[in-house]
Amino acid sequence: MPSLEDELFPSTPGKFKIDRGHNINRQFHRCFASTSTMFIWALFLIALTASYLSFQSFVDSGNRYFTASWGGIQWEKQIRNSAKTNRPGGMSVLVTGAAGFIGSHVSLALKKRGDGVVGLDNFNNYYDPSLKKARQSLLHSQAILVVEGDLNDVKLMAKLFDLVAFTHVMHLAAQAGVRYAMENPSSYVHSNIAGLVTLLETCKSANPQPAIVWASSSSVYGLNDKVPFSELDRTDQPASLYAATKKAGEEITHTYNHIYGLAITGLRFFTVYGPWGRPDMAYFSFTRNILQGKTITIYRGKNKADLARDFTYIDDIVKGCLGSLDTSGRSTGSGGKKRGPAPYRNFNLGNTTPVKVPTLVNILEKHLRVKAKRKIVEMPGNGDVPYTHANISLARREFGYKPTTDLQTGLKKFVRWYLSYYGYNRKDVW
Ligand SMILES: O=C(O)[C@H]1O[C@H](OP(=O)(O)OP(=O)(O)OC[C@H]2O[C@@H](n3ccc(=O)[nH]c3=O)[C@H](O)[C@@H]2O)[C@H](O)[C@@H](O)[C@@H]1O
Repeated sequence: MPSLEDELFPSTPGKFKIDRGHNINRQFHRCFASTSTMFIWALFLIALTASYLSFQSFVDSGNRYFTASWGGIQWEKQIRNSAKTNRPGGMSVLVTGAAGFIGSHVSLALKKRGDGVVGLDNFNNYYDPSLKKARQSLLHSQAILVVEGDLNDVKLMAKLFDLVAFTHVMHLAAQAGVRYAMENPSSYVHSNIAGLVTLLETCKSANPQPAIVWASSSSVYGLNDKVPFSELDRTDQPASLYAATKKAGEEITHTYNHIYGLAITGLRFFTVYGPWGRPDMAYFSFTRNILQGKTITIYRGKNKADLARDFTYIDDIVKGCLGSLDTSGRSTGSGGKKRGPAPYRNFNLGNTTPVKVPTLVNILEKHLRVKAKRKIVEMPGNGDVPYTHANISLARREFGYKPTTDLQTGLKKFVRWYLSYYGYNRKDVW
């Protein structure tokens, strides 16, 4: 059996190896034979140590520079200003994923009604970060600061809560996308599990504790085929790792509610679409490809059944988010200790009118006035579910949630935004 040394320094066995040892021994004796050589060696070692130490301090100052990108007196002042409320009884909300699709819309709506908002976003490159930067600029123009940082940065999270006594956290940062989970599973664990726990740890220790409203997903219903989906239906058969991390999030938040008295509301969003949307989603990528004359791939389910989604317009979702924040109730703990039971809720936020994917394409064709090149393929086994449909009676009862935008109207607004954002002249299209 080879020794550890052999494994670490594999070499031809036998003669050559022994020779190497002899040579080293001989050189060693020759080198240290005289005092003057020893003196030179000592000088050499001192020089080596000194250069190592200066290299270390260079690395350290590099690290300081990295973390300092979110620190400083000026930065702290900006955070406090951004969090200031502008109405009696206003909230101070930390919005995670604020440069994202739903996060940017919710941040603007909160600010508009006089709440204080501090955004957090890691600006990852899951999709074009320039779109996230453009949303950040939009928020900035409304005096909302979006801090560039990751949920998993414990020090940053603690610092934000040191600076501001947030009354609420609107947690929308996540690794989204159902099918991408097969390509990059660890990104889902990083954001949707580890990041969520870091956030909850920070919130549980905060004094006062904020109430938390966060983005779960309609995908938690997985293989459930009882429609419309009600919050009472089973959610223990996820069809994708994405769905599994969202379901895990519901269980994890429950434990923090139970142990630490955090008020928690989970929102099961149903395929949200609209202006400033996510380029990875079907309505967005279909629009891009149709305009570029490229073929779009439309998935089809078993027995050639069309897939359908309860597509929900962003403005309706924003109303649902604000309604949830307004009715969230209070966390009861402080400094990590629970003082009494706190609310724990989960709501469907859908549109209640499922639309088949080919119908979505028909509507886009009409608004874009361009015929799509369609390729119909069997739905690959990549985490998709055939059908979603929300029962929203719980959200209606709790905070009057009532979606008002149908897919025709919502896609018209999306297309108008898309054309202007990407600089299409209407004449180029029509
Ligand atoms: O409701 C939700 O909870 C989820 O909604 C969307 O997921 P999904 O419904 O799969 O949305 P899209 O990726 O836009 O797909 C919509 C439909 O188009 C289909 N599709 C997608 C892509 C494609 O190239 N072709 C195609 O036919 C999908 O199979 C699906 O039926 C979001 O991407 C998730 O982040 C979110 O959590």
